[in-house]
Parts: sequence; C-alpha cells; structure tokens
Amino acid sequence: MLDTTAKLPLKDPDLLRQSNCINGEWVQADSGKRIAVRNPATGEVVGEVPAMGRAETARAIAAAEAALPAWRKMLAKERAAILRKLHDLMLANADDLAAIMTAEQGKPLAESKGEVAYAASFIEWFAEEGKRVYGDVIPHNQQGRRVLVLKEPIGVFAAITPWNFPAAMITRKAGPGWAAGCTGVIRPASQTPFSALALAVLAERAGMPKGVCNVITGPSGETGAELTGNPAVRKLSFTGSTEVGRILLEQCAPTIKKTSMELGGNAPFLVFDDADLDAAVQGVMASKYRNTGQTCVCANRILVQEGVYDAFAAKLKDAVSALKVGNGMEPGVTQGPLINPDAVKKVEEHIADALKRGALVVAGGERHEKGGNFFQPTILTNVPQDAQIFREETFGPVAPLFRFKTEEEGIRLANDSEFGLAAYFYARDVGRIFRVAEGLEAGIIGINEGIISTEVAPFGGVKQSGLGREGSKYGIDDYLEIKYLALGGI
Ligand SMILES: NC(=O)C1=CN([C@@H]2O[C@H](COP(=O)(O)OP(=O)(O)OC[C@H]3O[C@@H](n4cnc5c(N)ncnc54)[C@H](OP(=O)(O)O)[C@@H]3O)[C@@H](O)[C@H]2O)C=CC1
Ligand SMILES: O=C(O)CCCC(=O)O
Repeated sequence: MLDTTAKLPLKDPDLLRQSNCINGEWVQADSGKRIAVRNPATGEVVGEVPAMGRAETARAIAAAEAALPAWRKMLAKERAAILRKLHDLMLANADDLAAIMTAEQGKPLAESKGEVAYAASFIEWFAEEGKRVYGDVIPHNQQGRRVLVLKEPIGVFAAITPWNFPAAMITRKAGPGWAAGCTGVIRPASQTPFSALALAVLAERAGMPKGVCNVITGPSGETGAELTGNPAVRKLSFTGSTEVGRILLEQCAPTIKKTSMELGGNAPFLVFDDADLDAAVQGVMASKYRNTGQTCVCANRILVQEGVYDAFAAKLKDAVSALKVGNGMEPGVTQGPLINPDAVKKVEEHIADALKRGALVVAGGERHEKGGNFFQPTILTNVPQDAQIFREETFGPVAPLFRFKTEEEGIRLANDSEFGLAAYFYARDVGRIFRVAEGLEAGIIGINEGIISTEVAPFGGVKQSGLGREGSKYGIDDYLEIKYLALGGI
C-alpha cells in the first residue's frame, strides 16, 4: 500500500482508505491486484484501491443480504439517529473529505466543500423522510372487507456512481436506501473511490451495523456483472452515461430489478429578449462552468434570441474572463482540470467541429497553457445547429451560443434532443414563463435560475436521460415495495 500521508496531509489520515469495506471488514482483492488513482491536476498517484472481481462483489452482496433482516426491523427513528450522526460526522470532517475529493476529482476546494455539504444534506433529509413512510387504508367496495397498503424496504440495493460528484451521487442513492431499511453495496467510479471509502469509514463511526454499507472497487465489467446479475440485489441505482445505463438495464432484465437511471443530458439554456441579461449571464456561469462543465445538468446549448444575442455574448465574455484555471487546491481557482485526457480530446473535437461549420471563438478555444488536463474556459458564437455540440453532451468548459428568432423556434430547438434532464430559461413575461416551462421536455426546469440542485427537489430526467427521481419526498419511493393486505370476514 502506498504511503499517502506526505502527498495529502489530512487532519485525520485514517479517512483515506486503500482497502474496501465488506461486512465491516477492511479487505483487499483476492488476487491482490490494485488500481492506481491519479490526481487529474498533477497526474500523481493519490493512492491505490483493490481491484475486486465477481467473487468479492458476491461476498459484499451476501453481507448486505445477511445484514438486511436486523436493519429493516429497526425503528425508522433508530435508523434516523445513525444517519443523523453520519451527517454530523461528514460536516465535522468536511475539510478532509473536501481535500480527498479535490485530490481525486480535481474540482476546486470550495466546490468540494460545497459538495460535501450537499452530500450530507441527502443523509439528513432522508433520515427524516424515513420516519414518514406512510401506508394507506383504502375504503373497500364490499361490506366486511378492508384494504391496507404497507410500504416495505425493497431489499439489497446496488449503487454504481460516477466520478463527477464522488460523494453526493452516493448519498443521494444510499441515503434513501438506508433510511427505508435497505442495505447496500456501493461501487464508486474507478477515478474517485476515496470519497466513497471515507464515507464508509464515517458510516462505521456513526454506528452503522456491519454489512449495511459495503463499498467495493474494481473493474466495472466484473463488479457490474455481479451487481446486476445477482438475484439478491433487488434495486440498482446508476448515475453515468446513457450508453452504460442501457447496458445495465439489459443486464438487470433477467432478474427484473427495479432500476433508477440518472443518465446523460444536453441541457438547453434559453435567453429570451425580455430576460434580465445580467441575471442570465450569472445563471450560465453557475450552470455551465460548475465543476469545469462536468455535470449532467450543465448548460450544453445556449440558445439566445436574436435581439439580445450580441449584448449577451459580450457580457458573458466579461464574466468568463474572471475565471481562474488551476489546481483546485490553490486558493482562488474556479476551474479545475478535466477528469482525464479523453475528456480533453472530446472538448477539442466539439470545438473543432463547430469551427469547421462556421462558429467563432470569442474566449478560450484551446488547451490551457498549464498543460495536462487543463482547458481554457471557452465561448463559441454563431454555432450552427448541425454542429456535433448541439447533439452531444460536451462535459467540458465550452459555452456554445446558438441563435433563435421566435419563442416557438426556441422551444423547438431546445426539445430537439434525445435527452431531457435539465433545461433552463431566462424571461420576464409571465405568460411566456408558463408557455415555455410547459413546452420544454425535461425533468428539471430552471426558470431565471442556474442552479437547480437541492436535496428537497426531485432530480431526474425524461426521454433518454433516465428513469426515476432522486432527492425530495419522491426519492425514497424507489427503495420501497408496496404490499397490500386484503382483509375479509370483518
Ligand atoms: N449523468 C452523469 O452525471 C454523468 C454523465 N457522464 C457522461 O458520460 C461520459 C463518459 O463518462 P464516464 O465516466 O465514462 O461515464 P460512465 O457511464 O462510463 O461511468 C459511470 C460509472 O459507471 C461505471 N461503469 C462503466 N461501464 C460499466 C459497466 N459496463 N458496468 C458497470 N459499471 C460501469 C463506471 O466505472 P469506471 O469508473 O470503472 O469506468 C462509473 O462508475 C461523460 O463524458 C458524460 O458525457 C459521465 C459521468 C456522469
Ligand atoms: O452530474 C451529475 O451526475 C449529477 C448532477 C449533480 C447535481 O447537481 O446534483
């Protein structure tokens, strides 16, 4: 195991674990194989984690299955007390959790701290929601009979999570799962396993019984095949690309698992003639450049009505010039690196394609002089609708500005995508606000608002952006089964 203490000084070095948590034991892969995790800002190895295979994944599932009866039998109030403690521990250790996250993911330290608080908020929220899982009494249509509806934990869940939100995408899944009385196996992205393992350390300290929280790392094919194929897993929750979501859905089909899929987006961001342009610029900055453009709800297509197009582009250019690119550990940095060299190539490809079709570079447009995975915050104008960037999620710091004439055209362009996760628009006319909000095909609509993420709201998409909702009172439903009791002879 690598000595990580010098590279990443933490107040509590025990939070950085290079082993996996199965049934409360901290273990290595049977093969002894390990995966190196690199800091995307420096290329340095942050540490190593076990390369678990199918057998170890099956053991983690068996541990969750064994822990299930006692955990589901506990009072929701008792589970909530443990979850509340976990929430408090996350906040108490926020500096260390943020440092671990920035080291493995690259986002600026302030954003990492924000994510730790966001991640903890799901634990707190669902600790409370778990106490309010009510059933129903349905009035019968015959004398002497009654119908009672119970909601019960679905069983063992699996969570497969991405690298862009190494903590929050876990707690948004495991929080409702644990609160509902389910036990689980968490399989984080290979690029960002340390945040997940640190959460397992804190869950243990919070008093979570052995086997309730298992975290495994390893090749996605093998671990994924077991998590989707094992009949003991009754629920899979995935956040990641639509392409992988499709594969996982297929793999879950033989054992008919309940699935939640939070997949790719291609968010339109409409700026109408009547918008407050300064507010719209702020909204784009918050939505587009958050996490260096690497979120599934980042504005991907900025559609600007022709009357305000030039003024908006000029204001956006000013705002982008204030961004500071660098290692997220450095003070003042607002844009960290992209996750890996492939991500940089994809951004370059989208820009080159747009330029070939007549777009103009207003800001950035190239790799950053710092080299590595750093890229300049970019604005493109006059982007045509046949550009690749119109169809595909860029997942990088590129704001492409498209032009539209009428409200109808704006809505049509916004909906011209197979995806439908988030959509945003800025306008002031109240009639327009309703027409556009109702006309947009997306699960989340930001209206004069660039940040739509909060634990109190249902997060999820329509069309090929996924299935199900996470967060809010609805987020626990996917971890519950409905059972109805038909009572006769009364
Ligand atoms: N909706 C979202 O929030 C996200 C969307 N994306 C989109 O996807 C693109 C590619 O990013 P990428 O990281 O490759 O996303 P992926 O969908 O490939 O990865 C997401 C998670 O799924 C795992 N995974 C990948 N393949 C399998 C498999 N066959 N079985 C089980 N698990 C699997 C990954 O593991 P491992 O890390 O080992 O590969 C990771 O934990 C991005 O550019 C972006 O457009 C990406 C991340 C999040
Ligand atoms: O990009 C994602 O994978 C999820 C978006 C994070 C959020 O805003 O909740």
